[in-house]
Amino acid sequence: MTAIIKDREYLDFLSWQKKMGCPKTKLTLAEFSNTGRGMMATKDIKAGEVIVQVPERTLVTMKSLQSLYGARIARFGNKVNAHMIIALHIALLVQAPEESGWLPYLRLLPKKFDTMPVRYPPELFDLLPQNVQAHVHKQKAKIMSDYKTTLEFLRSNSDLLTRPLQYEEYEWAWLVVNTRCIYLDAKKQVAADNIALAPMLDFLNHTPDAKTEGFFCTKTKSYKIRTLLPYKKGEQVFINYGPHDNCFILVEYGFVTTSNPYNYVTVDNDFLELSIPGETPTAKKEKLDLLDMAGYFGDYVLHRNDVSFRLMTGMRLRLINPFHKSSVATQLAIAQWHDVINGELDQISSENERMVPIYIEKLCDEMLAHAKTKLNILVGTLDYKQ
Ligand SMILES: C[S@@+](CC[C@H](N)C(=O)[O-])C[C@H]1O[C@@H](n2cnc3c(N)ncnc32)[C@H](O)[C@@H]1O
Repeated sequence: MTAIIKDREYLDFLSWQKKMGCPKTKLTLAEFSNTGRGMMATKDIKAGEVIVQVPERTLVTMKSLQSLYGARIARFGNKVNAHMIIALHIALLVQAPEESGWLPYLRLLPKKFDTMPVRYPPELFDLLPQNVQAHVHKQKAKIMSDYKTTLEFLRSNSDLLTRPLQYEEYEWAWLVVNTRCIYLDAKKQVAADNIALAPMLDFLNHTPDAKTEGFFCTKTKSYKIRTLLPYKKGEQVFINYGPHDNCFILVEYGFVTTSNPYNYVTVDNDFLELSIPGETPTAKKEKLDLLDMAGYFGDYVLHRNDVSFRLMTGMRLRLINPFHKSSVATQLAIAQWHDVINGELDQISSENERMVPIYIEKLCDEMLAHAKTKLNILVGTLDYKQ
């Protein structure tokens, strides 16, 4: 079920947009059962049509904020980047929204970011895969470090503040930028001066299937998005945030998509914990050292239809059993393992090659069992909370 959103706040936003020179679109805000709030086509849209046009004056970029902060940033020694300045700007607008001139837009921003793992309570965070936890730790450290630099910036610019800037306020604004900014030049996926908050465009949700083109039109002085796919009236219109796997999308945007061709699963910990009959702890350690020395330790992934060469390489070595480094048979097998890596041999032995998919399947079974246990804990926690 899709529910069109036509409340006072959205109507005010549309009037604000009209005043700012945004042309009418074939899109309207709606609540979708599968993705939450997004944009719905109000009429059929043809492939090649421009779906959104955001005038330069409503783009929030380093350039648009230059007159407000440029001299202050230079005095501060250019230690702040575009993400930090746009986040600070949004946080400052929210401190005095009535006077900001941006109230209709600010009122439509998410009130909270509970689906972002950085905001998860510990019991939920603990259930995330380890590589995701590591990514979240990095993000948390980045927000904290940006907050500290911003406070330092504000110490010599306290006239900007209505009241002291709390961490929670800054984190919210930082996440607004992280989840809603676009790259003006999609080929240059680095923040620098390239990121922008683009009201209206930022109501579009992501699907990996969407095909769009974004470009700045010098004639109309606006940023435009053209769809290369057609949409029928009533359908949700999407853009594509980039070729990201689900772990990345979860940490950076707070959701996952079920059919994501870019998805892959990192199995490093499961590979390390995999028990192989007959493999002694010493043999295992020597194999891991060998993998490290050959540059093949970690970063083992499973793609939808493919096992990474690194994982195959790790598994081939783990499956050399028995493994006594001083024995001639083991030394020969290690030499053959190197030859397989270099492409000089197809396999160490037919038996070793036969066992590789069997143990990869075992690894998958163990991961699945592990995931089911975590899911049961999660369901149990939810039942307990209800
Ligand atoms: C640029 S905003 C898109 C508009 C947003 N849904 C809103 O209501 O303002 C990006 C955020 O939308 C949500 N989102 C985007 N694509 C999604 C999808 N396919 N499924 C679920 N949520 C999605 C995520 O919360 C993400 O952080």
